[in-house]
Amino acid sequence: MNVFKIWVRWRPLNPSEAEKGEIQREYGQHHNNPQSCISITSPLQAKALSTRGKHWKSGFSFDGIIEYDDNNHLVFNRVVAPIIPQVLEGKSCNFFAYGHSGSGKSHTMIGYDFEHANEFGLCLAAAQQLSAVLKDINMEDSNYQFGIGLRVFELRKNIAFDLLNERNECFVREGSDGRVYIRGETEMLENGKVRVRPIATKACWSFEELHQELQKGLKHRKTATSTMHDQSSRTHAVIELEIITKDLLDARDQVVERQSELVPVGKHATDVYIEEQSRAIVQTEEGKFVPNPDYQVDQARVDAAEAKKAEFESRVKEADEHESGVFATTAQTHRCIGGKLVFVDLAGAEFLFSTTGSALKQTPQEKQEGRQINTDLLALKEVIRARSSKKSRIPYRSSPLTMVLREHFEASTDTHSAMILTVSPEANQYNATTNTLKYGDLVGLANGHKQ
Ligand SMILES: Nc1ncnc2c1ncn2[C@@H]1O[C@H](COP(=O)(O)OP(=O)(O)OP(=O)(O)O)[C@@H](O)[C@H]1O
Repeated sequence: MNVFKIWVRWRPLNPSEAEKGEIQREYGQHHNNPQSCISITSPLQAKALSTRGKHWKSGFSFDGIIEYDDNNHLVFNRVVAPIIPQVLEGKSCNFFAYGHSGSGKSHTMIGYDFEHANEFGLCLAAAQQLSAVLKDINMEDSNYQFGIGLRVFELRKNIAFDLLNERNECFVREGSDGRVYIRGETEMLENGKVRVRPIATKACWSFEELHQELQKGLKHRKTATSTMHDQSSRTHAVIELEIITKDLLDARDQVVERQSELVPVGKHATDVYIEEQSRAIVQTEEGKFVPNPDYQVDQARVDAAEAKKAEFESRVKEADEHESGVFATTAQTHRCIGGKLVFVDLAGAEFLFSTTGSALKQTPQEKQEGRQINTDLLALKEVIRARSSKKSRIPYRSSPLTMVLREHFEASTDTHSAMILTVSPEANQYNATTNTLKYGDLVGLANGHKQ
């Protein structure tokens, strides 16, 4: 039972926008249908000719509407708090903020006020609530120490910038096991080991620690401006909170360590095999490859290298099994282990639709990034729609964003997730606001909501 809820959040007009007029909006409900429809009309005094007197009406797609004077605490209580019990059962829940640049995505998801709990972004408010519950569990059972594993990264194309590790570049890749990994550059270590670190997880054992780590990480968000808007709207920011224990993190580190040891041994085995095979073949004057009469493959050497590789592979397997064992043992008494909340502050939706219909002034690099963002946002819509309509094939591989989110989507098949559409009531933003609502309307209608 996956229910993907669609919320609309209006942001307040700022003083300089007030004179431009406000989009008029009405909400409707259908008997027997908990969802609302929205109709919006641009006022006649709107300055932009292209928006004057326009009107648009949605289907019954929206699960809730959050008004411009509602604070972040209210959003948390309505959208995230009802889902926390599922996370404490070890489930995964995902939240997305979708909207144009400046419409309030970061205000909602991450927040700008780290002092006043009423204005904490959703991720911080959720961390606060989870931390309070975990503190109680830790006091009741001293055999375990539960905390929150925090991961924060920005995704641009297939590169994830690790905000908890100095904006280190990590790459999104699909492994031979079909799983998607986000890993940093290959590091050559002194003893011939090769390490490929996964994206950093900061273990936070108290809310105060998490609060500090998140703030430190967010300082690494790019803030330089482009010709169009802040860089922040050109990347997807992903914040993951996972319920962990120290034993679980140690077990995961062991897996990375064992994998690092396997890399040079595996490479050596491949090198030995290629060397032996190439010595055993010679090229004739006519250019044909034939067996070398003067060389016999040293099969014992090949077998020894393969045996060593198999030994190191089995060490990786053991470490993997140990990790699964730690998880399973903990879950027997505390089902919360592995519970996850994922918050995604999506890149600005203006890349998907031009707000005025006119060509945007962009550098070639921005155009290329814009195309990638379009691909990501369309792919996300298709993934949510395919899941809602229970399609057998979900197009996760259509974009790096959906590849990264795949594990979270797959872990949340029986939980609630939500998208918050952030919209501006400013008359001149009418086209942008309509486009955001249209996107949400399509997702909501695919959820089985009525037209
Ligand atoms: N609901 C709200 N209440 C009060 N202020 C808001 C609200 N929504 C947005 N704002 C303010 O509007 C400004 C723009 O919001 P924000 O940075 O969250 O937009 P954004 O959609 O994340 O933009 P970008 O995609 O460019 O990063 C900020 O100063 C923010 O504090």
